[in-house]
Amino acid sequence: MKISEILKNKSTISFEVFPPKNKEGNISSIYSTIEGLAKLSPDFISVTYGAGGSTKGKTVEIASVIKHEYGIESVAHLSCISSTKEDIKYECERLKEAGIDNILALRGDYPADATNFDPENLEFHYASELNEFIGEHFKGQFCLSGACYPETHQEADGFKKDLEALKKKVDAGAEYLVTQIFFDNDYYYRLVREARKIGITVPILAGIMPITNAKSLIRTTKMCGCTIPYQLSTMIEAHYDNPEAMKEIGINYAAQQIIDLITNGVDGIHIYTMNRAETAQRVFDSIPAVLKELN
Ligand SMILES: NC(=O)C1=CN([C@@H]2O[C@H](COP(=O)(O)OP(=O)(O)OC[C@H]3O[C@@H](n4cnc5c(N)ncnc54)[C@H](O)[C@@H]3O)[C@@H](O)[C@H]2O)C=CC1
Ligand SMILES: Nc1nc(=O)c2c([nH]1)NC[C@@H]1CN(c3ccc(C(=O)N[C@@H](CCC(=O)O)C(=O)O)cc3)CN21
Repeated sequence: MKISEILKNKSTISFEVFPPKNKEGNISSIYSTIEGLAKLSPDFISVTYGAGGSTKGKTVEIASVIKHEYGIESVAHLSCISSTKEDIKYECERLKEAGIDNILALRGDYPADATNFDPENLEFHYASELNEFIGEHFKGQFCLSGACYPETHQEADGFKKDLEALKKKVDAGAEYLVTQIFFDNDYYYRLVREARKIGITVPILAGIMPITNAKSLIRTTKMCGCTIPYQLSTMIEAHYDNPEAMKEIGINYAAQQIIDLITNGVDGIHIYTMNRAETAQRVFDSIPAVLKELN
């Protein structure tokens, strides 16, 4: 089922997982993650794209397991920055064969290992081009979605330019959007407000990451280009050496963000789980009645 159909009737709760990273390309650890997440009855689970290395190709397999073995709708991420048009055609054919209806169409990060990467000769430059290409070659077969940036994408020339690029992405076929990680809900409200003003009408799901340790938080915020509010940073500094306290802070902070977002009529909550089902479970256990009000 297309996520756009689900979003016509309700606000969604969804999770994101990634293909487990190991040299053997063994995905068995994902089963316990999915089992834990399934208990929380999400509307869908998305699976990130392994552009290279041992996780390449695992996205389709995991999205297929989520859909066919667990009966939960799934979304496959697809990034295009290192791909040729033939690669994308092949990936889409595989997704179709596996019965996957939903694609999060991304440009993707520049590869860390640039050996086979020639920035002068790319077949895709932006996610909007990927949407156009899939729309042209697989017309109506997938529900496409895209990423958006409450704090502005790092490479963009300001918030306004980034928003104009977002409009292009939606006009090229993205039927809903998922935000980059943010820790200050005001950035999300600004994005929604300004997007609506320029005619972006599609649902905008809020991407929330419950932090679990300080070191990975710092790496992740660098990668994602999001800021850490003063109040959160003081809590992290004070409890840096206490892993259990860090987890409690992360879980409570995410729960507070979600309560505020639901209070203000959010279109959906998308949790970046980092494959930690227990963390998502703890967030949900702390606000069951509020979560029921999302609809
Ligand atoms: N859930 C996920 O996996 C998420 C991944 N990301 C990552 O964020 C990065 C960017 O990906 P996308 O958002 O898909 O890229 P994008 O192609 O939409 O945007 C990339 C940059 O190009 C600009 N831009 C976009 N379209 C343009 C156009 N038509 N003309 C001129 N400028 C344009 C944007 O302002 C932005 O600075 C990737 O690294 C992606 O993997 C971001 C959020 C969520
Ligand atoms: N630029 C960008 N690229 C992405 O791949 C991406 C985003 N942004 N934003 C949304 C999600 C979040 N993603 C992430 C976030 C963190 C890590 C990561 O590996 N972080 C830590 C460890 C996290 C942990 O296990 O707690 C690290 O060590 O860097 C990976 C993908 C993938 N997505």
